[in-house]
Amino acid sequence: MLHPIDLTLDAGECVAVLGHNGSGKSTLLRIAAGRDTPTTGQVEFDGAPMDENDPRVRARVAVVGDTAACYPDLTVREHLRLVATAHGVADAGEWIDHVLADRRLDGHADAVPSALSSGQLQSLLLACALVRPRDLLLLDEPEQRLDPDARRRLADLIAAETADGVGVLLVTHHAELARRAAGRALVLRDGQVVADGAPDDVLTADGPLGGEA
Ligand SMILES: Nc1ncnc2c1ncn2[C@@H]1O[C@H](COP(=O)(O)OP(=O)(O)OP(=O)(O)O)[C@@H](O)[C@H]1O
Repeated sequence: MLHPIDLTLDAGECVAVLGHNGSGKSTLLRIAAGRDTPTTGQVEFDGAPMDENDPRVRARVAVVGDTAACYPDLTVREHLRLVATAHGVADAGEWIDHVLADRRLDGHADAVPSALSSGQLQSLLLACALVRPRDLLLLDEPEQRLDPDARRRLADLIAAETADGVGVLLVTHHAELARRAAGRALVLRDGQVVADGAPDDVLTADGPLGGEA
């Protein structure tokens, strides 16, 4: 259960949400995405209620969830082409090449998901969000299964997103990623915000995450 949370995410801002297993991070992200309905209160996107089925929301909000959802018989490049085409991106070929290289997937462009490592699969999920237009990016533990280099590039990616004016809600277990990528960090415990502030102030050794921060 989540207690009431009042959170505004501005364009170009990254807010990180941290907390122990079961503290409510993914629940918050699903509610923010319009995927789950809160029992009280509401979520608005650009002044209107958030609804994941709303075409305006689908066109402008990219979600990278915590479960891999892929087509087993489509290659990496075909996934990206499919997403770009569905979102009306014309002549996406060069951009897809760029995203493939950026996520270190260029050597696996013709591989199907079952031939990827778990980290490469996670990179594919991220890549799918990058080949489509977006004003809001919702990330649920995007660092999962990524090696340290890929995690650093994830932080760079989020910085590039915010520099482009994209709002990013980042659910993460990785305090260093939050420090590098986010301007604000919330810590949840039992569905309640127990800390909220600049990552360097919140994610300290004597903060709510203790030695994990
Ligand atoms: N589909 C569901 N139905 C009922 N309860 C759920 C469901 N999903 C999560 N919960 C419960 O809601 C609480 C918050 O879960 P949530 O997945 O948001 O935590 P989390 O902070 O994202 O955890 P983790 O770090 O393990 O991913 C937990 O007590 C969990 O058992």
